[in-house]
Amino acid sequence: MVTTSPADAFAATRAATPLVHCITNYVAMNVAANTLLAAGASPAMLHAAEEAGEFAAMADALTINIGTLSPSWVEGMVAAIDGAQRAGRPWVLDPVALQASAYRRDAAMRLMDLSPTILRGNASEILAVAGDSGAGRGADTTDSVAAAESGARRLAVERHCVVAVTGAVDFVTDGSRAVRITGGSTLMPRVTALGCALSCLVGAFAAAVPDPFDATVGALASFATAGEIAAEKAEGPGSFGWRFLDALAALDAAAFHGRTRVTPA
Ligand SMILES: Nc1ncnc2c1ncn2[C@@H]1O[C@H](COP(=O)(O)OP(=O)(O)O)[C@@H](O)[C@H]1O
Ligand SMILES: Cc1ncsc1CCOP(=O)(O)O
Ligand SMILES: [Mg+2]
Repeated sequence: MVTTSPADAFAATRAATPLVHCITNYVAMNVAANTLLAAGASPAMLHAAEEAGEFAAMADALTINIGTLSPSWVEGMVAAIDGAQRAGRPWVLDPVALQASAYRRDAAMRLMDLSPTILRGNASEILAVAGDSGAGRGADTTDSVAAAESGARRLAVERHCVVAVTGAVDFVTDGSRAVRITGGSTLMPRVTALGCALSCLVGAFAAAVPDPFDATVGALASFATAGEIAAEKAEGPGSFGWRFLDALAALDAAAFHGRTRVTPA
C-alpha cells in the first residue's frame, strides 16, 4: 500500500508548485496545462529538439506523450529525456494509441528503452506495450483494466518502472506493490485528452512525492476524486469539463474522505 496518502500527496504537490515540462499532443495541450494549473503546478508545453533538453534539465519533471507524433517531435522527446535524466528528474511516458501503426509502436518502444520512471496508459495501450494482444480504437481502449493487470505487473518488474493502467477502476503497480483505485465518472472518457492531462499530473506529483508509486497513486486518486465531485452536478461532457477543473482546483483533504478508495490488488 502507499506510505503517503493521496490527500498528503496532493497537498505536497500543491505546496511544491512544480514546473512540469510536457511534450504532449495538440489535442491535449490546453486541457493538460489547465489541469496542472488547477493542481498548483506550472505547465510548460514545448517540444523543439533545439531547446527541449535544456528545458527538461531545469524543470522538476518531464512528461512525454506520443498522441500527435512526427519525426521532429521524437527528436525533441529524446533530447528532453536525456536532459531530465542528466538532472535526475522523473519522467512519465503516455504511449497514446501505440497499437495504431508500426511507426507509433516503434517510437513508443524506443522511448520505453529510455527507462521511464512511470508508464501511464489505458488498458489497450498497456497490453500493447507488454506485447500482449490489445486492440484499442485509436486513442480509446477496447480492453478492460483487468485484462492488462498481469502485463502491467510484468512490465513494472522488467522495466523497473511504475505502471498505471486507467479505466473504470485504475490499477497501479511497481512490481512488488499493487493497488486499485475506484471513483471518477463515466463522463471522463467522454472528454478528450483527460487521460493525457492525467499523465501530466502524474509528472507533477512525481516531482513533489519522492516515491513514484505513491506519487502515481496520489495523482490518480486526486483525478478520481475531482471527477466524482464534478459529476455530481454535470449535465454532460461540456459542463463536466469545466466542473472537473474547478473541482481539482478546490480539492482539499476533506474531499478525499469517503469518496475515492485505494485498495491492495
Ligand atoms: N468508466 C469510467 N469510470 C470512471 N472513471 C473513468 C472511466 N473511464 C476512465 N476513467 C478515468 O478517466 C481518466 C482517464 O483515463 P482513461 O480514459 O483510461 O485514459 P485515456 O484517455 O488515455 O484512454 C482516469 O482518471 C480514469 O480513471
Ligand atoms: C483524440 C486524440 N488524437 C490524437 S491524440 C488524442 C487525444 C487522446 O487523449 P486521451 O488519450 O486522453 O483520450
Ligand atoms: Mg490516452
